[in-house]
Amino acid sequence: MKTSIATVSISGTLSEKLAAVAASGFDGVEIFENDFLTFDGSPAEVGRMVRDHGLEVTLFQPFRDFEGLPEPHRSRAFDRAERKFDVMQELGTELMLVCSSVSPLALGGIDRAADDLRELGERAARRGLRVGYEALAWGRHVNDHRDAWEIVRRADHPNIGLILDSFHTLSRNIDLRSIRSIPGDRIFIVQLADAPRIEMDLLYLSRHFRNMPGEGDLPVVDFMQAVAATGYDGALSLEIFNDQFRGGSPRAIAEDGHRSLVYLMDRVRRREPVAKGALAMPDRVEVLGVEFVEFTADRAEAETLGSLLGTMGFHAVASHREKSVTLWRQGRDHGGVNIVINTEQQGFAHSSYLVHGASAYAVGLKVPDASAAIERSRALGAEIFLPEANEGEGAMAAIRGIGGGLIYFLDEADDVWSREFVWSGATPQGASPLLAIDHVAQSMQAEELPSWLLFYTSILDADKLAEVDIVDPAGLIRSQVVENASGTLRLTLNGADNHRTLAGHFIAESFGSGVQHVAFRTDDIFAAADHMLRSGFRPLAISRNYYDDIEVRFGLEPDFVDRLRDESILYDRDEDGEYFQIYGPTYGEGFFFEIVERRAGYRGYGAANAPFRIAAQKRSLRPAGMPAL
Ligand SMILES: O=C(O)c1ccc(O)c(O)c1
Ligand SMILES: [Mg+2]
Repeated sequence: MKTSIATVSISGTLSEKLAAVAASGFDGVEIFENDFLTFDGSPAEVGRMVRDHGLEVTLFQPFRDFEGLPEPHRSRAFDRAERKFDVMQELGTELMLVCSSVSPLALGGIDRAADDLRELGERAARRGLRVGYEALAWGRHVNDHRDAWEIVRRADHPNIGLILDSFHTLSRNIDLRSIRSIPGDRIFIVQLADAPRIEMDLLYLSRHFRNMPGEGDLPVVDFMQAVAATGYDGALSLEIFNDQFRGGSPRAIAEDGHRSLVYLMDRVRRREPVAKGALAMPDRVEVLGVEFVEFTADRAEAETLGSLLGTMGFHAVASHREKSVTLWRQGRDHGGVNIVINTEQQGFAHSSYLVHGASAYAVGLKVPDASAAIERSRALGAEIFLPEANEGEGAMAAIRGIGGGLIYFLDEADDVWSREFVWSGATPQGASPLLAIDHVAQSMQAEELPSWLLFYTSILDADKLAEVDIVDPAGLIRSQVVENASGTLRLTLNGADNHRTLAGHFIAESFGSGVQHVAFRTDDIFAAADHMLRSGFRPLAISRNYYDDIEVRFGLEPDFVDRLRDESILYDRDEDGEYFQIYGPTYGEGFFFEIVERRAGYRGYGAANAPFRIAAQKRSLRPAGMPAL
């Protein structure tokens, strides 16, 4: 599989773009004409720059408003084409994209367009060049790849072929079976892009909101499966017009792009055996559970955190054999709830502390095969974090995740707690209110959201749900869930638009994205609340107005609502069941714990309650007399 990306997809100067594209593992670039026109150097210099980066020019594009013109416009269009052929020869590329005309002067007719392309093919052939024809979804006469293919077929010239672009085909819901019958060698290049499913003018959607395959809602895998069935084995080229990407980091966007192509072909390969050149890699990683969340803290903060954990039924049960690391646990010996506090003065945890302050910098996922998990992560371009040499046999490997934090993979069969920890001996007595880690919530800048969604869903066997907008008094939070079918992995990703929201404040004050809350699951919220209250837990106080509202909204019994109010429990319901939530006090710059109960298959996360809990948290974060965040 040859990978390519259009220069229009990323930000920066041409040389910054090329450096980012090359460093991210692409084989080639489409030179988008504007990137060349704005560059202060000759086409030959651009060609040399591309090749110096170890890349090839896969396509020169776009050439617009060519076909179907009456004279004298027709002759002028051919003159224009000849000038661009000069540029291409100097640049060192042999393929040009002609997109279907949007000109009001253009006349319709398949044969007229075919005749024009045949003549263009003749002229291209004289110079050893080729031309691909692409139907824009908003083309004046041609806006469907089936018509574009019919034109190419009738042009009947070896130097004229078809260009397919997933956006144009999928945004118009064109039947993908029509691709399977096209001979693969008549497709000159395939452009790939995804997009969100939003009702919008297609030109506007295409020019501003395209995103990487897997980041949007279009069935790009189905599209690519149909392409693979034709035997096509040319370049797969990303062409992503996206305002946020244009303002983003060239390297980060290019890396996401490369990951999206590798993952796309991994999915296609599993469905369509003829798919050529896809990288073989282990299956998406099945997550059996969140085995632990690890905090980094200094001694004093570790004490505060420990007391908070104590009020929720945790006990310090073990210490690491060599490091200043404590395991806090409740529940069964194997499969209880584990929180680790790391107060090492050196190593990664400490560096993380120096950057972010006290924070949940690592999450441990239990998986059937940790080395397969690392292998898949590596194939998808994740940064691998290998244990230091002195950590010995069996030390866990991790990958770098959001905000530079770690995601450890733990073999199902491995008991890290016996192997690496010294147990205090005294098994805590009494009931433990919490059963498991229900979900882990990570906050980030809104523009990072698509990138991390792709990261998680490509590596882990989990899928994203639809985006939910959560109203914070200071702005919008874009919230999106990544979860697996069995519910053993639930992540909520919250993208903040500005730093005055609770999530935005957290990111700004802790110098980067990270885990902002951890939710524990109980099977009896009222018993858990009583237990915790007796241990000194101080739940987040929720406004009385909220309880008046849910009483009528859900038709709840007044006695039941009184009980919820007395214990500061939030309530939600969906078609399946009920949900109960208690929030703890905020810690540090807005980190918090949550306790939830899911009754009868409730699958959500209480999004309807988020504005009330955010308002309450902001009240509690704000010292008396201080202005609102
Ligand atoms: O938006 C456009 O004009 C445009 C140009 C070239 C393409 O390949 C394309 O898909 C869109
Ligand atoms: Mg295109």
